[in-house]
Amino acid sequence: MAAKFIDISRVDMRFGQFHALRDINLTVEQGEFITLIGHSGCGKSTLLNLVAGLTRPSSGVLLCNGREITGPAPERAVVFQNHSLLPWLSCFENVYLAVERVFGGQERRGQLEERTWQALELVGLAAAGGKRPSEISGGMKQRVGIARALSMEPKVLLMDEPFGALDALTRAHLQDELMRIVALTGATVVMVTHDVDEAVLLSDRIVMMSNGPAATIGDIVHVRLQRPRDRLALVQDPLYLEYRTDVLEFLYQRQGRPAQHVAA
Ligand SMILES: Nc1ncnc2c1ncn2[C@@H]1O[C@H](COP(=O)(O)OP(=O)(O)OP(=O)(O)O)[C@@H](O)[C@H]1O
Repeated sequence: MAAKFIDISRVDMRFGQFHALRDINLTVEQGEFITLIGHSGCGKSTLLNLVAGLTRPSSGVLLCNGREITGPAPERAVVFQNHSLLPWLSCFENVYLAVERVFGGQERRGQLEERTWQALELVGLAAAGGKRPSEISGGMKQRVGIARALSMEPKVLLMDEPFGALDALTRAHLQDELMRIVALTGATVVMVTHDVDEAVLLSDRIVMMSNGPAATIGDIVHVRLQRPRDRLALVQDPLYLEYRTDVLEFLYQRQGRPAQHVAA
């Protein structure tokens, strides 16, 4: 049986009087790709931030690889929607900074640089290493953010709407690239998305959250589509359409709310 990498047990999250998350129970296996989907404000980012260790739960326990999550760590690298690159550094330097923080204690500069180039190569950006963030496109910035996260050799990649700010074509391209990288590295991924097609295309399981306050996991869809997945072939696949319908029904019938923030 695959190892449990993340184990979330009876987690509740309150912000003062506001009860954001209630009784969250979820395990993620090694190499699994999980997406969190739900209406705006239901607590997807809150849950991801708990796994990242950026916040602590009001009650309940989160484990990563058998150890309690008590703060951020390179084993759980985060990619945010707005890349968060340092504008005064080159793409190379932005990635190098993370590599140095994680491996600087035990490796020499040459090895650290090698790791940095490898991460940039993985996302197809080795040629842009010398450029500043202001000199590259939004999609490229997101790829640098992904390279930076992967360069830390995380056990889990946590992504909060990483492609949310990109146009549809760039988004599709990066989804394909992410699938390739995940296949290559065997990474475990937890990703927040509003996009139903993105969720079905990428996921092994789609975790669907109920509306807040006191949101919880409403249902989980197991996506049993073969990998590698091809977006063009999938739109004709009845199973793909079935999964898509399952998620849409959950969002609009069982958790009915106007279609303001979920892209279908
Ligand atoms: N630090 C905080 N203090 C108080 N309330 C908070 C805090 N962080 C989140 N919340 C509240 O918790 C709820 C869940 O927020 P969260 O950002 O996790 O939702 P989300 O599902 O990620 O939303 P979106 O899809 O719009 O990004 C919201 O009602 C939000 O206002």
